[in-house]
Amino acid sequence: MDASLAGRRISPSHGRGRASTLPTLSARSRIPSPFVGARPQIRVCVRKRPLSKKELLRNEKDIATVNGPRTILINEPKTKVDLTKYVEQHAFVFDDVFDYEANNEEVYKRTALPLVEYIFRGGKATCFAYGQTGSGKTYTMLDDKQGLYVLAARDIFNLLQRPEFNHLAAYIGFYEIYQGQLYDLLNQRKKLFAREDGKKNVIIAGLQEYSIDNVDALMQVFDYGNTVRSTGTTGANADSSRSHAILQIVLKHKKNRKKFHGKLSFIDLAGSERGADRGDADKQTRHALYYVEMEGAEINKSLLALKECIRALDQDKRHTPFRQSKLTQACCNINVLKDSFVGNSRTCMIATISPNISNSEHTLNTLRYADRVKELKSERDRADRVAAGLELAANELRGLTDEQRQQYYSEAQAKLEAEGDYVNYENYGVYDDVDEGYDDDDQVFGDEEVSDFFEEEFPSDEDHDLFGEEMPSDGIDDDDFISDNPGAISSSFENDKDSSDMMSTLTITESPISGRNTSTTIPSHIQASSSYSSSPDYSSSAINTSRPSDNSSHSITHQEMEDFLKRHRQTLRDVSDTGKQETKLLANFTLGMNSNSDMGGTHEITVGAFEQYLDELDGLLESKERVISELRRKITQLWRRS
Ligand SMILES: Nc1ncnc2c1ncn2[C@@H]1O[C@H](COP(=O)(O)OP(=O)(O)OP(=O)(O)O)[C@@H](O)[C@H]1O
Repeated sequence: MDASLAGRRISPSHGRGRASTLPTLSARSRIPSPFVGARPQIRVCVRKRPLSKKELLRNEKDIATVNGPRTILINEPKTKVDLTKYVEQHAFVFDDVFDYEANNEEVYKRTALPLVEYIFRGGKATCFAYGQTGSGKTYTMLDDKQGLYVLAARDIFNLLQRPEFNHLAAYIGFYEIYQGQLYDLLNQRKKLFAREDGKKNVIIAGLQEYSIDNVDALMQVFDYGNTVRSTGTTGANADSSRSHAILQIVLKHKKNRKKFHGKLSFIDLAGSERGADRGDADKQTRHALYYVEMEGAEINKSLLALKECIRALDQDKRHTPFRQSKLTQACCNINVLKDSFVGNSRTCMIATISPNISNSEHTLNTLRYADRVKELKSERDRADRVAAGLELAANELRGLTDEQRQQYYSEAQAKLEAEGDYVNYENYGVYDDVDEGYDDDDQVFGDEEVSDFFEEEFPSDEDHDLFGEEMPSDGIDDDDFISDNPGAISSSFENDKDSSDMMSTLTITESPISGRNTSTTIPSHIQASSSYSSSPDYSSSAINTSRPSDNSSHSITHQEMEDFLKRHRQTLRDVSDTGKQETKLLANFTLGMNSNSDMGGTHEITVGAFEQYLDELDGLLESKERVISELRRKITQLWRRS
């Protein structure tokens, strides 16, 4: 990108408003697959998060300006040798740039949605987030309410209900790569190994996969996995991911589970800067430092290898360097993600950035990394530069008089000519219209064979109803969860797998009213030992919840059951949130205590901190007790009603 184009007056950007610009899926010629054109295999997007409360309190400046749908400018504060301060502006162009106001739904439409379409056509796809700790990777990918995986799963489950996909089922696996080893997050962190099958598909041997057909069940499984994921506290993020987590949704034939149809993997990478800047919390003990250093080195190695893989993929190299690290070469020289990076696979990278001034260095590193991943052949590179020039110019030209425009145009041309990179803006019609970043020749899936279902059955995007009439208005609202239909919950037990871990499983059957069909099999160990159900024993509570001998529960209305289930879900969330805070509190105090003793601090300091810890813990336990008591009170009321 020609930085010279960037140093001009910049119009503020107010979100993207992309939803209404997406063409309808109903017409084959306009399906909005961004994975089109000359280089459809990989897309690199950037997402800027808002300033956090802490950053705002510190009066930190936002140094990242989104300038149009594809360009981001970073205003890096610098100091000259004579101590004068100045700002150096860096401009980057990507396939998509999302401003802080863009919500996950908008990001989803431009990143993961095309991948969902692609896997139903039999492809393999990967969506991953890369960025500094605290920049929003987990929020984007794996947030338990609106992460891209939830939005993708919502659409996948809806598509699976269509007659043309009735023969397929979705299987979920969730594992992490931690210090070079694979661990199954849905099976007590069992160590896993990767191998290749006869058809060169990568198999994660021993990975527990669960047949799931609705978002509620997926979130339950995911929450369980997340509780066992390796996280820690860094200076930048109190709930930082120490591992790369991979959630995969595999489409297989119902009648023959060995028959693979498509696969979508979501990767939440560990913070990209780990090893270089670990923040204060990590520095508190020598042990922790050593540990983090080792960990950081491993993470950086695997990120580097991942980048090389993507670049190789993008440059159509025959040989993709899969053998560099555990991320791309999990156990015994076989690549975990290989099948997402070869052949006709699709990959979308979302580089997440923090906009505050104190993170400018990390932000620039992330963007440079993303830029390198995106390194394209010269023609495309030039096209990007032209597009960037057009965007910047169009933004600048808005509101100018004709005379001022002409002046700007001449200056820009002179500058480009001087740099040997002449671009004739007039030929690109920059004055007429601002391109939203879509190629004119955006064709549905290029000239590939397209299944009929994508041709006509998708309603207009304006309705936010991409997948047809049965699509709930918001697939993750409480009201859409199947367990809101208590009349439909049965507790029949079945064996989904021959593993001993799966001896007892609970089947939740959908109510016909919900429009969802079939059944979902969630292993009982996940249900029983999830964070939700592992709350402390409150049996000493004054509330008596023992059930009266009378068993006339039929007098409880359907509405009451629904209300109770909603309340139960809310309680689970509250208890889970409190549990996370407890974990942080405990970790912080432990680290502080060790650090104090390492640094020769007095016992009084430790006691003071301990008292504060007790105080905070007491508050957390009290709030946990309160929400549980409320739920138990409700149970008692229901018993009395019956
Ligand atoms: N786009 C966004 N909008 C609002 N809040 C956000 C956004 N992105 C991130 N956040 C908030 O910023 C904080 C850090 O985000 P997150 O945990 O996703 O970072 P991360 O990149 O996954 O960090 P790590 O690598 O340490 O796990 C969280 O509190 C999250 O809710």
